[in-house]
Amino acid sequence: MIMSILQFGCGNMGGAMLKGWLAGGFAPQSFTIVDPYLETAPAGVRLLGAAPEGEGAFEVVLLGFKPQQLPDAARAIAPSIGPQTLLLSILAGVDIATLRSHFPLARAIVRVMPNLAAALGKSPIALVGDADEAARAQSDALMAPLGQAEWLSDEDQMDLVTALAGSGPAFVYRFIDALAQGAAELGLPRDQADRLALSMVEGAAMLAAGSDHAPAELARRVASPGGVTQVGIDVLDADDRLVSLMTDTLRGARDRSAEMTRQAQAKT
Ligand SMILES: NC(=O)C1=CN([C@@H]2O[C@H](COP(=O)(O)OP(=O)(O)OC[C@H]3O[C@@H](n4cnc5c(N)ncnc54)[C@H](OP(=O)(O)O)[C@@H]3O)[C@@H](O)[C@H]2O)C=CC1
Ligand SMILES: O=C(O)[C@@H]1CCC=N1
Repeated sequence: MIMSILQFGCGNMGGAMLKGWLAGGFAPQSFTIVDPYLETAPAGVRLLGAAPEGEGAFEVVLLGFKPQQLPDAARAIAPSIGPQTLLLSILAGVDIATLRSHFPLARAIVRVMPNLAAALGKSPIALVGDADEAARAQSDALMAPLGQAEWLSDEDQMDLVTALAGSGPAFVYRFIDALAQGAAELGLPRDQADRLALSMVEGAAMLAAGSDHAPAELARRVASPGGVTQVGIDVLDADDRLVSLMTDTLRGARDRSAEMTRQAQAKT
């Protein structure tokens, strides 16, 4: 699949996607990266400090900078977007109507919500778009090397999905850190607690990903009746503590995404 892909912003998330695409066999020559911060790009990838001029529209344009940078960036990006362009946006809290108002010519606009595991081809990827069948198929093909793509039936779900799939790694990292902090509090050397907590989560996630059983059932299988694990699970379950904490965490992040959406709408 040879395409001209123009990517604006190659920081944490854009960089992870580029890594995933190159690892997945996409030709480096397909990519033009625009990023004022980046000093080098992977071999074969064209790197520009500002939007290309006089090159016309690209087949695929990816917006990968911070949502707040859109109003200033839009004018320079617009000439690269034409009636043949599939516009992909990973900007959290910027809806399709807002993107359409900045880029009215785009053939199709698809919001993409990945996470940093795209670099390993292990990201959940939520998609929602103003896109016909062909644009959806093209988006699916582009996402295939990055992880598991799922189309949302309603754009309103994007705020919650951003919290779950996009922000989610941060919550898991905090969980790992909290486990290690707890173990250190109870007497283990901190560096050893860090190593054990991380390798435990890595193995548990791999087992769950390869299992036919749901995570709740897998937890039941670890807990021997009258044994050690059940006492810990009872602490997590008391007053629905863990579920309440996760629900509040997602609610807060979801509501911030919705607030950012309103702020971006106000700046069109
Ligand atoms: N980080 C994550 O895990 C996830 C992030 N996202 C989304 O990804 C986007 C990027 O986030 P993240 O990678 O963390 O941010 P970063 O700040 O790491 O990367 C953004 C990059 O874009 C550059 N940039 C700024 N303005 C422009 C421009 N006009 N044209 C081209 N490049 C530009 C920035 O340069 P400079 O530093 O000079 O401004 C920076 O290098 C956000 O919209 C976020 O909502 C989505 C899912 C997960
Ligand atoms: O924190 C953020 O706004 C972005 C969206 C998901 C992950 N990072």
